[in-house]
Amino acid sequence: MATNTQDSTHLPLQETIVHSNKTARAIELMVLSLLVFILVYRVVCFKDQDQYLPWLLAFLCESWFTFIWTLCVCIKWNQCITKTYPDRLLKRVSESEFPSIDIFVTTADPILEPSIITMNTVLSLLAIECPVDKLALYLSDDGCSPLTFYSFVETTKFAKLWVPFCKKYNIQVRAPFRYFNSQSSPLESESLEFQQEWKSLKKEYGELCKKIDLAAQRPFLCDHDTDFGVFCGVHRLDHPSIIKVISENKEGTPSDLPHVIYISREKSPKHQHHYKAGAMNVLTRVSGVMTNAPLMLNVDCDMYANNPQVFLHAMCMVFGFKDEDNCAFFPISSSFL
Ligand SMILES: O=c1ccn([C@@H]2O[C@H](COP(=O)(O)OP(=O)(O)O[C@H]3O[C@H](CO)[C@@H](O)[C@H](O)[C@H]3O)[C@@H](O)[C@H]2O)c(=O)[nH]1
Ligand SMILES: [Mn+2]
Repeated sequence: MATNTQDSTHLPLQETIVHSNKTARAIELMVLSLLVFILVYRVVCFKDQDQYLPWLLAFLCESWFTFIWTLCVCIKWNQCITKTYPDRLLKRVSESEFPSIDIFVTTADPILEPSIITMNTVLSLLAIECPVDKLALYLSDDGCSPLTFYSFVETTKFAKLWVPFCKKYNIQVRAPFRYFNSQSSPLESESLEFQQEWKSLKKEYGELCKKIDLAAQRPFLCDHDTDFGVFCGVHRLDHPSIIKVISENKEGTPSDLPHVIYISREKSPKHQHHYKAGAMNVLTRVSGVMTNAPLMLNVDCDMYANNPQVFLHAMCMVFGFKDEDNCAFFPISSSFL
């Protein structure tokens, strides 16, 4: 990646901060020496016992406990966190030099993995802080479900309102179900314009939820003349591949959405489909032909982004260190609530 300013090149993009835990380590060493002392005592006094069996059992239990306890101490021994600096990254790299990113969201069943959850993941990723012309979002549907396709089309329409709103008011949580849950009404201190847009967006999101709910309750009519024609009579485990471009940003207009693409890979009972790994293989192949971005981000359908700068943070982990060319896979930390 090329650099713009001299000074900023010297500042690291990420820093490992080590926690000093000397007291905790001293206590743990003390406990360990006591445990070892008990084990030595059990061995030395073994011959003096009238009843060998209880002594032997106690020795085995205490040995096992010491082993597990030592493993736990090893895990906690070195404690550190990695701090990332997106602002330094933005100073180093201009928007036009940003690498493009293909985002992969996988879903397998619109009932077990409710569509609205998957759609919130999609919305949070479409609204991410990153040059729009560098992004493409692929949804892999292993359920080959017209409901998922319908929800995705409707969500893309809603995203055309939601994404500009998030960017205009710098909203932090960009998954609407979380955003509207945490705030039941717009803040009174905000401008009138914000309050009006907030209310209208909340109403639109409610409509989207209603449409998806209603669609889930009734069977899809088979109509070959519509976009849903390809789903007529297909079985989720036996069908040809379906690829549909739902929204394309040909001009790379910053106010538009990234490319949005639906994929349901070909399946046949004769071949193993290899679950998520199989879906990822197809996603890399299809995206290789369509957008071929050097960076790929994979999220499960229920992993919405809770920080609009998540890509910038991730890039700080990927770039800016000596060995960057030899690294290919980075797990980004998840929080489970
Ligand atoms: O045939 C399948 C089965 C699953 N999935 C998707 O794979 C993801 C993960 O599947 P899930 O059943 O939710 O697994 P979890 O145990 O919740 O997920 C953890 O474990 C998985 C298997 O190790 C990893 O792939 C995930 O990233 C990790 O979060 C979901 O988005 C699914 O929709 C498919 O695309 N096709
Ligand atoms: Mn899961």
